[in-house]
Amino acid sequence: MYIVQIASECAPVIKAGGLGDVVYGLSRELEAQGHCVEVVLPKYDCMRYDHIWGLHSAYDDLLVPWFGGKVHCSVYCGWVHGQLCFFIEPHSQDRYFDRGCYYGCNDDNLRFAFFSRAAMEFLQQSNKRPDVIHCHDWQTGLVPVLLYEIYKYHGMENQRVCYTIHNFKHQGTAGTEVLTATNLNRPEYYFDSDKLRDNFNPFAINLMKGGIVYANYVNTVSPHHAWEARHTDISYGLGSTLDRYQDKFGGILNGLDYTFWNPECDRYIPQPYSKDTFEQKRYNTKALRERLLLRNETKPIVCYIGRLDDQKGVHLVHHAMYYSLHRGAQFILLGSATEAKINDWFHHEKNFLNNNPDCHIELGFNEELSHLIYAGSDLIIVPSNYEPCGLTQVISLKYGTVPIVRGVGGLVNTVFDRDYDQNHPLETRNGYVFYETDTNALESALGRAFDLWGSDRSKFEKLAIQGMEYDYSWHDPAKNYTAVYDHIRHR
Ligand SMILES: Nc1ncnc2c1ncn2[C@@H]1O[C@H](COP(=O)(O)OP(=O)(O)O[C@H]2O[C@H](CO)[C@@H](O)[C@H](O)[C@H]2O)[C@@H](O)[C@H]1O
Repeated sequence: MYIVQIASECAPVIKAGGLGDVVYGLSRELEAQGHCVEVVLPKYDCMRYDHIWGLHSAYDDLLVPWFGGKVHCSVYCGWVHGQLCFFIEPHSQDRYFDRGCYYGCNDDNLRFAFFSRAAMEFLQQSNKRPDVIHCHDWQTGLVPVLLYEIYKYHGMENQRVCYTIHNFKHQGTAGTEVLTATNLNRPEYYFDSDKLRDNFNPFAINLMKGGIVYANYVNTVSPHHAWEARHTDISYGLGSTLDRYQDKFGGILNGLDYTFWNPECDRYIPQPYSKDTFEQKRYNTKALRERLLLRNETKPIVCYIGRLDDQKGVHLVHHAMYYSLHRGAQFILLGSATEAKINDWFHHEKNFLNNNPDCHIELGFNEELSHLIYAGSDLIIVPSNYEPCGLTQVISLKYGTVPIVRGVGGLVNTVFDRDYDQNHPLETRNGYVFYETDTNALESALGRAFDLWGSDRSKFEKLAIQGMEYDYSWHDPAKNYTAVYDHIRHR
């Protein structure tokens, strides 16, 4: 099969979070299973050019219809760790992708509406006719709309779209200017509640809703979150739309790229190890302590890696830090906040705990350091308010770092409580789970982990090794996606 992914991220060249990991990992596995995959991305000024091989101009005359005129674009192509990617660079005064950031601009709606239109125009003009176009999140929600309202009539009548939602919170609500800009026009048509009209605001269109209505198949990134999206308020107003399209909606659990996330061959950690050489992990713990100037004592290291925002349960992250120190453990936090209030809060904590030899707070995005933290820590906390899938717990399992998670979304599908899980025998349980959002709930789960660590180290290590035995690679999820692609191709 020939698959084109259209996305706003692809790790490691463009990565703001888990979306980038998924686009890269899924593409590589689909290729390994014999399919042809290409990825179309914006050419941001701030992406990691050092991760692209052989970047060269591939198509120089792309004219993209925009606000009644045309924007001239160049398309570059290169290999990101073996994956063929195309990067679209517009030449216009708007400088949509020369902003020194991926997201967070006032005109993000227009930036990614432009990207969606440019990506479709690129496929059409360069005669690319994939069997399936796979697009992701609100940024590319317009892709199936453009396909079925415009490009279908210009030689793309056989293409089909799979649309994956990684986070329902950000939906891309916009005014009529997006319709005018993309030449979809006809607000009276698109502002219908069966089309793009936002379910809350009748004066706005919703790009994610457009993706759901027009795509041939829609999924979120775990079975449990697919259930939550339809039956709780976690889909931020899109529940009724998902209900309406329930026949084409499902949940496919993310995989993890084990060529990149693997303690046996991780280039960013000083000492490789596997479940059979688990004792070698402690050399990475030592290196981690040295790098972050933590005192070298026999204490468990608890870590948190991820965005610092409401989704991730920041108040519990904060509490876990002090509770761990109180219980005689060490704590490492690697995270970044986009919200000023949360950013200030953690900067304050960083200053306050600066001289504490048992705690390190690293604010910012640091891919290399994250690998060493996964490898060197004993425990990781993931106390999310909601979590469509979650990759940090899956990465930590592979690195023999025991996860303590809140039982929501994909965390439910991947972590099984050592003491209470009823569906898995003791020898296949892999972490600790709590359900409520209060600090007592977190303490009860983290406390049980500390108790086991303190009372019986060999049982604790056995639990960590049981986690390493899980296979959360892309092998099975990619098969699930190809089954979906096959299904929509033959409709
Ligand atoms: N400061 C930092 N420095 C270095 N690395 C950092 C970092 N902060 C985060 N990361 C890395 O970014 C990734 C984050 O993965 P998550 O699953 O938490 O994704 P996120 O919530 O962004 O994405 C959404 O999409 C993904 C993919 O579908 C879903 O798993 C998830 O539930 C959903 O919210 C991990 O690889 C992590 O190591």
